[in-house]
Amino acid sequence: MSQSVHLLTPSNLAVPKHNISFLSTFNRRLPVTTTTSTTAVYVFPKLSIRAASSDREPFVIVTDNGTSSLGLQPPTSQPDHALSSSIEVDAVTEAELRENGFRSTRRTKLICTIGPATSGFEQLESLAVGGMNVARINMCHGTREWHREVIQRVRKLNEEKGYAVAIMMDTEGSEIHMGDFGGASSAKAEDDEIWTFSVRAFGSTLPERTINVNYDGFAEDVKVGDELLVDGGMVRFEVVEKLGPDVKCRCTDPGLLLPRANLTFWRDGSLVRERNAMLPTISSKDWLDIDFGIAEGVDFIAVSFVKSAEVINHLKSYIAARSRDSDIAVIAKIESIDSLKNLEEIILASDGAMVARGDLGAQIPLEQVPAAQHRIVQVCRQLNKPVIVASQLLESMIEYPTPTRAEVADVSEAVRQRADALMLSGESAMGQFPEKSLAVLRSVSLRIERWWREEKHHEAMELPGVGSSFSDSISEELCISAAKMANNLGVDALFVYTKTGHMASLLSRCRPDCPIFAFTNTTSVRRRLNLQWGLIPFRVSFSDDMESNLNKTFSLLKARNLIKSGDLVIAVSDILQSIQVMNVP
Ligand SMILES: Nc1ncnc2c1ncn2[C@@H]1O[C@H](COP(=O)(O)OP(=O)(O)OP(=O)(O)O)[C@@H](O)[C@H]1O
Ligand SMILES: CC(=O)C(=O)O
Ligand SMILES: [K+]
Ligand SMILES: [Mg+2]
Repeated sequence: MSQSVHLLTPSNLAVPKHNISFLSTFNRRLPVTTTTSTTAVYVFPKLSIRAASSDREPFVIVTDNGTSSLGLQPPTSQPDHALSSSIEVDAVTEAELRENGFRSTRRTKLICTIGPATSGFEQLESLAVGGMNVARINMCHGTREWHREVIQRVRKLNEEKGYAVAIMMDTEGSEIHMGDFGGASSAKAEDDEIWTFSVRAFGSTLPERTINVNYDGFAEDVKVGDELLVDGGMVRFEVVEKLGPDVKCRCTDPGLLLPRANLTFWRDGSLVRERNAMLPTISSKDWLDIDFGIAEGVDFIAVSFVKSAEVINHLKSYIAARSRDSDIAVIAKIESIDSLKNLEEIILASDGAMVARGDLGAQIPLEQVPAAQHRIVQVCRQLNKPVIVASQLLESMIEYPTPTRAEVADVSEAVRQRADALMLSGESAMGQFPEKSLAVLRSVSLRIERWWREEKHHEAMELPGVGSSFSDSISEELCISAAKMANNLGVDALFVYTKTGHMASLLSRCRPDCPIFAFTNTTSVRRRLNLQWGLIPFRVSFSDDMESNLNKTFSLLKARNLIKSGDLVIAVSDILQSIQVMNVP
């Protein structure tokens, strides 16, 4: 359906150069049908805007002072009285912007698992300064009290020092795993040693070379000759004898045993899933942890061993009913065969996904993990959900201060795939070089992102429509056009004004060359945007009047030396569905 659109040209049609490409983002210049002294009427062939919103006038305005906009005029424009005069941005990003300018800010987000090596206030601060966007607490380990203290320290850092570190709580799940070692932080299994895996309840002291298993059916389900894999094969055993609740195993691949490491058993080359396949994704202990997470106001809950979309939907409605403003995002951890089978429906139901390569590599052959990673990253991108690549990115840095070349190549590949975020596990939780590990992720990300831009590897990826309403589809088209324009015009930054964060995620999905300044009016949305590629989240209050929002933002950012006169900016918003191109006055 064609649509008449007014192109207002106050003096004449001498349109600045960037507006030509603005028009061509819709593949053609719009043909003039009639003109008056101040108004040209164009036929707009692609979007039937009027059909979407009968009470709003569609318009394209091109003025000769260098600004242009496309969109729907708001029914009424509201006065500016509600605006407060402050703007909040994470102190580390602010320093980075000032020092390096827009272009060289990091686009890939970084997550650190917090453990004994990093739970202190000063250690947490070092990670924040080093670029940690999200702190992850893993409910497999430690007590709720311990995790509460970590959360409180992070919140305190945010409040007192101006960081915006978000918190992700990762559930334990009810897969089979080993117990603790009664105080010891690890144990070494050597070749040919016989170890006992037992479902017996021991007191606080375990007999030598004995490991507790959390799953009661373990001793019944395994058979002599089965292969037992710790952490997906980091250490291997062969089952040699069953004695009631005790299973004797011979170590065939030596290595370090870590508390609560995951256990899988294999028979004739395939993973055995006996009754343990019926274990619930969210155990009763997990529900208590989730209540704790809701009470503590975590920003993300990552669900381990998701098998289907159902559990995600269930958790989301639970959160919606319990949490005050129900703004906890649910991340599906893809780490099982079932989660790969039901990948699309799981990701569609979730607010994001994690490629949890540790356990995934224990369930599918290792050589299949890279292809699975590639597919998960791609599906997330297509469905507009943030994706995290996790586990063993810099595993050797648990012990050594420099990564292997292979690890650097692995990190580079995840950045090149344009994943939203990279995650440290043991490297930051219990390793000897948490800050150095983070610094490696940071410098490799920056370098690969720059290489990508310099080589002009513009996106070839097809981005299918994800909107569920016509208005959503307009937002999507606007973001795709704005990102394309930003690349073609080489603008300094994209600005997006978004209440829910949705419009910012649509822009991030396009992976534009320039950074995206995302302005939102709530602190929790701002923290959540921390997980998404290329977004620099700001909290600022804004009104329905885009003109005044822009002026306000420009002056606040200029006052803090974050932008300067002449910078070229493209702004989009979900308040007034529009694209505006302008130089900072
Ligand atoms: N809160 C904690 N307290 C003690 N040790 C921890 C804690 N968090 C993590 N760790 C240590 O760091 C290691 C790596 O952490 P990570 O979060 O990857 O756990 P994981 O056991 O591999 O489980 P998952 O599959 O959930 O990631 C753990 O094996 C454990 O030794
Ligand atoms: C992160 C995680 O749970 C895994 O890799 O298994
Ligand atoms: K976990
Ligand atoms: Mg796991």
